[in-house]
Amino acid sequence: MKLQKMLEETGHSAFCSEELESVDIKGIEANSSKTEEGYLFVAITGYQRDGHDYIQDAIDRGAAAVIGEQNLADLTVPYVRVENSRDSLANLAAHFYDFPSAKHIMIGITGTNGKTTTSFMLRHILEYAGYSCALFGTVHNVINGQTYDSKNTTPDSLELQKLLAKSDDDIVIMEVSSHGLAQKRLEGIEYDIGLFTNLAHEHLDYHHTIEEYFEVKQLLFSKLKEGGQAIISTHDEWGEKLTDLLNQRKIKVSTFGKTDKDDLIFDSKSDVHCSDFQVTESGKQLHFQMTIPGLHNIYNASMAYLTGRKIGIESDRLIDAFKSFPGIPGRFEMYSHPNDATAVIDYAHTADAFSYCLKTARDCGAKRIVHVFGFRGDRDESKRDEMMAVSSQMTDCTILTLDDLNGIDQNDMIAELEKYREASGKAADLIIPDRTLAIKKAWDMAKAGDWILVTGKGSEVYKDNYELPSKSDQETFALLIDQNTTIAT
Ligand SMILES: CC(=O)N[C@H]1[C@@H](OP(=O)(O)OP(=O)(O)OC[C@H]2O[C@@H](n3ccc(=O)[nH]c3=O)[C@H](O)[C@@H]2O)O[C@H](CO)[C@@H](O)[C@@H]1O[C@H](C)C(=O)N[C@@H](C)C(=O)N[C@H](CCC(=O)O)C(=O)O
Ligand SMILES: Nc1ncnc2c1ncn2[C@@H]1O[C@H](COP(=O)(O)OP(=O)(O)OP(=O)(O)O)[C@@H](O)[C@H]1O
Repeated sequence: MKLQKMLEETGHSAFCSEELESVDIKGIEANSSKTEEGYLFVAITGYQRDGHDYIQDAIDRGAAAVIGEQNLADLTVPYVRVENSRDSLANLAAHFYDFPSAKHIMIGITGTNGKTTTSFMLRHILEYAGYSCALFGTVHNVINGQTYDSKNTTPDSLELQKLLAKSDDDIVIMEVSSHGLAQKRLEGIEYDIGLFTNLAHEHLDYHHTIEEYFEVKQLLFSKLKEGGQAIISTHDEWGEKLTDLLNQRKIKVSTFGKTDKDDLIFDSKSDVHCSDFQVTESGKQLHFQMTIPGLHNIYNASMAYLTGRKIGIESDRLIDAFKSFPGIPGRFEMYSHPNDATAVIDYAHTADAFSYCLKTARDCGAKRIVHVFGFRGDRDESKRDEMMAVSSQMTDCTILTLDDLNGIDQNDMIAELEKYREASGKAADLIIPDRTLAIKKAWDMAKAGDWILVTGKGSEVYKDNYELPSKSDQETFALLIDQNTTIAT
């Protein structure tokens, strides 16, 4: 593909020059080590490394031209200097792969919590109604029914466009992270429907203030197609604020909330502790039977339902679909404990998510709650006070343990855990640094009616090694269940 034409058609006309006229591009890369003969190499100024330092490597591997942000001369191949390499990369990739997002119904889901859950629910109910769906998110990506590992919640623009080009699916459901929006991974994509679940304290190491975080999240809605629609949960002030903003911009908004102004109204009196709930749509009461518990999952299901309705699926069919929802890996994943206790693995890693999960356990009848969690290294430290406060208030015993260290010294993290245990002042609280032993302790303590909640990792594999031969919280539970079975037989 002619580089000159690609530049002209992606708003880069100002950068065209005679020397580019003959350049034919066979592929695009932002990683020098993957660059092949005839490729365009785009140098990204990263957080760890600077792609400009790898330009010579890319040329040595056959790059036919280079794009970057620095003022560089004397390269042996044509060089185009742009304002923002990530932005240019995304737009050029969309062009190179022939704007694949335009060939699907595109649904983007943003918000602090509930993106993965809502996307899994949505995929299930849409497939039940006969649509094929691609899925992009934290757990994995699914294209044409085939599952691919996911490195980021929102893949980088190049991978995203490549995968979109592969997809023959009718609908693409995509989790849209604030990092993805801030890093321009989604440029060149337009959405038919955008969802906003909620906003809570998270990622303030990256976005600095909650207001800045909100500003980035709402960028999804500037990517709606002409006539595109927004679906917003107004259960928090940020959902209300976003609704006002989009109304001012004359974007069509449907809301899920608690008041008569909302399109789907949640009847908060309905029985939320197990899995049945009621909502009202256009004056009609609808009764849902869910397969997973929790008020947060009622919110997620309602958002997925509203989306299904916007696509034009009958209400009864959608409600029916929820009855066979198989759940989500690592999200309120429940296990039976041999002592008639219940054990749960959940991905909660914000104070807000803690409170929803712990309340669900209490509402489901937990006599005693033992909560095992840690703080992730090299991630927002400012949320730790609130996480500890919620755990202390809502549980009978908190066992502080390690989560991924991400390069942080283990002893420093243990000292941090000590600080939080002292501040909580609860005699029952413990620190057991080895995550597998912490889970085992909770397991061994459990009596009839108790609930053990292990949060933070969900279905992710451990990045560090622990005492028990296990690679994830799921495997640790499997080992403990196995150990009980072996002792019993
Ligand atoms: C902090 C952050 O967001 N980093 C993201 C960023 O990487 P980076 O800019 O740090 O990359 P870098 O390592 O400095 O490299 C810079 C450039 O040099 C190039 N390079 C490097 C080495 C070499 O030999 N040759 C070469 O060309 C690299 O290919 C790259 O283009 O751009 C990459 C490509 O898009 C992302 O994969 C990467 O996500 C990292 C892995 C990450 O962990 N990000 C997290 C914080 C994140 O994005 N999370 C959100 C979800 C958050 C949530 O809601 O929970 C997500 O969407 O996943
Ligand atoms: N609607 C919700 N409101 C508040 N908390 C929720 C909601 N849905 C899920 N949670 C909690 O947040 C955790 C993460 O949920 P989920 O994976 O669906 O969200 P996410 O937005 O994809 O998260 P991440 O961006 O961290 O991958 C769940 O395990 C649960 O504890």
